Amino acid sequence: MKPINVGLLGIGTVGGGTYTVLKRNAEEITRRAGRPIRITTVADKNLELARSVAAGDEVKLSDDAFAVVADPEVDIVVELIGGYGIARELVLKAIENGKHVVTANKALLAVHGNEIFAAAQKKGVMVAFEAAVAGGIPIIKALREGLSANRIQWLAGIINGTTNFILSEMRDKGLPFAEVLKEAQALGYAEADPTFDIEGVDAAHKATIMSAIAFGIPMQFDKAYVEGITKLQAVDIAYAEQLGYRIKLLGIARRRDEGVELRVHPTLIPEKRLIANVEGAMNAVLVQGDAVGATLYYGKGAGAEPTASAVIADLVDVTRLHTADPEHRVPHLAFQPDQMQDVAVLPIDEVVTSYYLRLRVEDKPGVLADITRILADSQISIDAMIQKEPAEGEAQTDIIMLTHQTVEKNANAAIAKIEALPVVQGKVTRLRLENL
Ligand SMILES: NC(=O)C1=CN([C@@H]2O[C@H](COP(=O)(O)OP(=O)(O)OC[C@H]3O[C@@H](n4cnc5c(N)ncnc54)[C@H](O)[C@@H]3O)[C@@H](O)[C@H]2O)C=CC1
Ligand SMILES: N[C@@H](CC=O)C(=O)O
Ligand code: NA
Repeated sequence: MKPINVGLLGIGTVGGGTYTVLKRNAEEITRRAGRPIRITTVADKNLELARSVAAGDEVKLSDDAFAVVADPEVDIVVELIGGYGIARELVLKAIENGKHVVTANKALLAVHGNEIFAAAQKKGVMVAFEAAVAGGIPIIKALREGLSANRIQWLAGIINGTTNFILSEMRDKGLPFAEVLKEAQALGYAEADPTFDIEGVDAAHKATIMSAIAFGIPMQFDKAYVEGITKLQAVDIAYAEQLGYRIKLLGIARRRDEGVELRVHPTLIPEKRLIANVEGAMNAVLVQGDAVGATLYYGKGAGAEPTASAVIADLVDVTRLHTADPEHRVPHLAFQPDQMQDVAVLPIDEVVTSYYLRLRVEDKPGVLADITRILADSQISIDAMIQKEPAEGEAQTDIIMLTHQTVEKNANAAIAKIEALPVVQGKVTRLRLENL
C-alpha cells in the first residue's frame, strides 16, 4: 500500500517523540491507518538535533520549514514548532497548498483558530489538534465525537502539567517554586516561555479550545479570565488542607442561560474528589453532559511520548479520512449552530462560584460579628470557618472562611466592605472554590 507522506516541522520534545513512536510502532500504526505513515522530510532550525534524532534513516533534513509546506510530495504537515508567529504562517501556507495539518499548538489555535479552521474548511483539508489539549488524553475526540449525543453543561480540568507538577512537588516535598519549575522545564513539560504555564495562559488556551467544541462557539481566548499560580501562598494551601480541600489550577467552561463562563484560576476542590488527587504532570478533565452525567478523562498531559501519542492518533485519523468527502468529516469545532455564534463569554464579575477568604484581623471581641454581618447583608452564607489563636506575642490572627456560591461582583463588594473595617489588616486573600 502506498505510504502517506508527512513533513515534520520541529523535532524538539514533541517532534522527537512523534518521530520515535512512529518508527517504534510502525507495524501497528500502519495496520490502524490502513497504509504506512512515512515521515519524508523533517525541518528544524536546529539541524544538528534533526540529524541526531533521524540518524541512519532515509529522510530529508532541512532548516527551511517553508520548503516543506511547499513540497508537492508532502500530504500532511505536522506543525510542532509552537508559538503564534511563524507557525501561523506555515499552517496557513500548508492549507493553501492543499495539505492536511496536524498540530499540538494550542496557543496558535486559541488565538488564530477561527481563521485557520475557516481556511481549512474552504480548502477542504483537515486540521487535527488532539495533542493541543491535555496531551495524550483523547479529550478532543471525546468532546467532539464520544459525547455527541449530549448537551454539554460544563467542563473543568487540570490541563497544565507544569503547574500541577509544581503544586504537587511544593506540597509533597516542600521544594521552592523556582526549583520545581526548572525541573519541569528539564523534563520537557514547560512551554518555550514558561510564564505561559505559571500565569495560566496555556491552560486558558486549552480551555478556550474545549469551550468552542463543547458549546459550539468560536474561539474567544481574548475573553477568558486568566489567573496563574504565581500569587498562590503556601499558607493558603495549608489552610485549605485543614478544611479538607486541595488547590489546583483549573480551566473551567460552563454554559449558563446568560452566556458562557470561561476561566482559569487556582481553585479549591474537596480533597475526596478524584480530580483533587491528580498529581504531578498528570492532567484530568471532568465533562458534564446532560445524558451521560459526569465523565472523567485522566492521563499524561505533557512530555514527549504522551503528546506524540495524540499527534499520531491524528495522523491515523487524517490518513483514514483524507479520501472522504469533506462534508462527511466531523467539523473541526464539532457542529456549530449559527444561532450560537453570538453567545457571549461572561466577564469574571458575572461568574458564580464559592470562595475561600483569609483575613488578618485584630484579636478583639466583636470582630467576627462585624465580618459575618457584612457577608449576611450581602446574602453570602458561610459554609465553614477557622479562627486561629494569635501566635505568642501577637495581637493579630487569621480568620479563614468558606462561603456558599454567589456572583463574583457581589463577593467583591462584600470583600471591599470587610477590608474597610479598621480591625481588618491589609487585603483579604480570596480564592475560588468549586464543589465539582
Ligand atoms: N512539550 C509538551 O509536553 C507539549 C507541547 N505541546 C506543543 O507542541 C509544540 C512543540 O512543543 P515542544 O516540542 O515542547 O517544543 P520544543 O522547543 O522542544 O521543540 C520545538 C522545535 O522547533 C524548532 N524550531 C523553532 N523554530 C523553528 C523554525 N522557524 N523552523 C524550524 N524549526 C523551528 C526548534 O529548534 C525545536 O527543535 C508547541 O506548540 C507546544 O505548545 C503540546 C502538548 C505538550
Ligand atoms: N506546557 C504544557 C505542555 C502541554 O500542553 C503543560 O505543562 O501542560
Ligand atoms: Na489530547
